Amino acid sequence: MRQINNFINGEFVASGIGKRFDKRSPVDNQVIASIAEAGQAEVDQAVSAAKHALAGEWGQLSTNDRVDLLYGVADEITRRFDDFVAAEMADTGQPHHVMTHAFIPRGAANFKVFADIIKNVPTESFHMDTPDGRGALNYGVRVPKGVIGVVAPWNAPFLLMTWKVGPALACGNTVVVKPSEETPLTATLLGEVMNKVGVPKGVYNVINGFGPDSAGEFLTRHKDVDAITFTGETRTGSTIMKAASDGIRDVSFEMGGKNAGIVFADCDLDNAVDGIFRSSFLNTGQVCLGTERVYVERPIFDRFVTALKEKAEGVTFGRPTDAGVNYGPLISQEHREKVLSYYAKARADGATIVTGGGVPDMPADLAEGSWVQPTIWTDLPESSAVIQEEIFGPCCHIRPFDSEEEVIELANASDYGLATTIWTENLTRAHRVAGKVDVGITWVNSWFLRDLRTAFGGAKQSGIGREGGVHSLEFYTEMRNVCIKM
Ligand SMILES: NC(=O)c1ccc[n+]([C@@H]2O[C@H](COP(=O)([O-])OP(=O)(O)OC[C@H]3O[C@@H](n4cnc5c(N)ncnc54)[C@H](O)[C@@H]3O)[C@@H](O)[C@H]2O)c1
Ligand SMILES: O=C/C=C/C=C(\O)C(=O)O
Repeated sequence: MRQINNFINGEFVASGIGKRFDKRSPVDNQVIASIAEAGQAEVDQAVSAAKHALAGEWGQLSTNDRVDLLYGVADEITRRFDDFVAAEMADTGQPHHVMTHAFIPRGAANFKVFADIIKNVPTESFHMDTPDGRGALNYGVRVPKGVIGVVAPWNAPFLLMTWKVGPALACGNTVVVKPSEETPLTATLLGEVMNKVGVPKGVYNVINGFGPDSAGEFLTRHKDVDAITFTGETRTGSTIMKAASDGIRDVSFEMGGKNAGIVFADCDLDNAVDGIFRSSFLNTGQVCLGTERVYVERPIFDRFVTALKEKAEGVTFGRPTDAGVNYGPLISQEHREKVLSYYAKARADGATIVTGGGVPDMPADLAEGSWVQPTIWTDLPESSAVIQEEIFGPCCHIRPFDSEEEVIELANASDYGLATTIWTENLTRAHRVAGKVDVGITWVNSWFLRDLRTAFGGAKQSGIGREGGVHSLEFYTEMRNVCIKM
């Protein structure tokens, strides 16, 4: 049984409150690790270590030396690639291919891309005229914000945690990371990497535990945390925002979505079906950018539904490393109950169940896992909770539409505004529609194609702020101005 401890000031630390919690495999619900729960004392120690590191060696490093260390972290992650793949498969139960091709490679990338940006990004300078004719020079200086609280989710734990830690460290901050209680393993492994590479103690810290009245809340309420970056459910973001306001801390929130896929009749149908299949069922539908609402132009509606049904029914369930497995379980029994409750709501609201809607028959050794069938519905009213609320599972509803104006209205009728995909061979129309959908990210004839230099974040209830490229610097640094009279 793996014993997972907190990582504070370069040391693995047990729970000061003597509490540990079990990590269960999503595949068969067996306990695979025992996790030390950080109490207030451990959170205080972690924040204090992060604060002292700022004043110590880390804070004195030149940008180039800091960047060299981050490149070292990326290289060590790559060297231990298989360890990170194994840890994340144990945590999430997701297939090997999903780890090796979608999620784990982003760990090293999230450090490299921001190491490169911080080395090359300009600041600003202005010359101003003055009445005496001698003028003045203004110049901007970026400085680290300080101790960053990182609160991460369970659906792509390593990708999403390093998506925050990479830029935070590149900008000279220190971090205290609170991974999800569901997926603690890769954040702990990264602690080993930090020590191996020689990142000064206290720069990277990990506290394990839960949200309310546990490590998450202790971190987001801590007076010495200078900013909070959070990825998770919208309602959790609302709670954290209240905590952050006690002490006035900046926040960056990447939250829920109820993303629309818009499929026009002139699309490349095979590409559109493949793209919607991936965006609805990758990671068992547990991707914030995924598609749970599909709108298909009427002339191809029946063909599209038939083709997506065939792909959904062709998945192979099983353990992450079993040959041919391309479909895993949900993260936990609790989340499975949530997803199944929406499967029941769909039936109650009169959905036509095109495929799925229940629990697959699994072999005895997997029967206790958090498995659900990939599911497709049609014929629901837009007012159904299935259409309005984030399910975060392997399911989507498909509805026909007859005009561009109609589908834009349908797509925008959501409290969320994270992502949209548009499938059409008419790029003039793609540009036009992309300009009218109220989301942070729109993909055309593609999905989850990520250039890490671009602005990433959600509108409406899907987020606050943008990260990615220089946008991350706006959150992870303070820009100061110096004015020199000539
Ligand atoms: N927009 C994005 O980029 C993005 C990316 C991934 C996931 N998500 C969203 O995340 C959600 C799934 O992740 P989840 O179930 O882990 O989300 P969650 O909100 O339940 O938990 C996220 C993290 O917040 C912590 N937390 C919970 N309550 C807290 C509190 N009161 N104070 C401090 N910390 C607290 C949890 O322990 C966990 O570490 C989905 O809604 C998904 O859409 C969004
Ligand atoms: O589940 C949501 C995945 C979000 C992905 C990113 O934040 C990213 O690609 O940077």
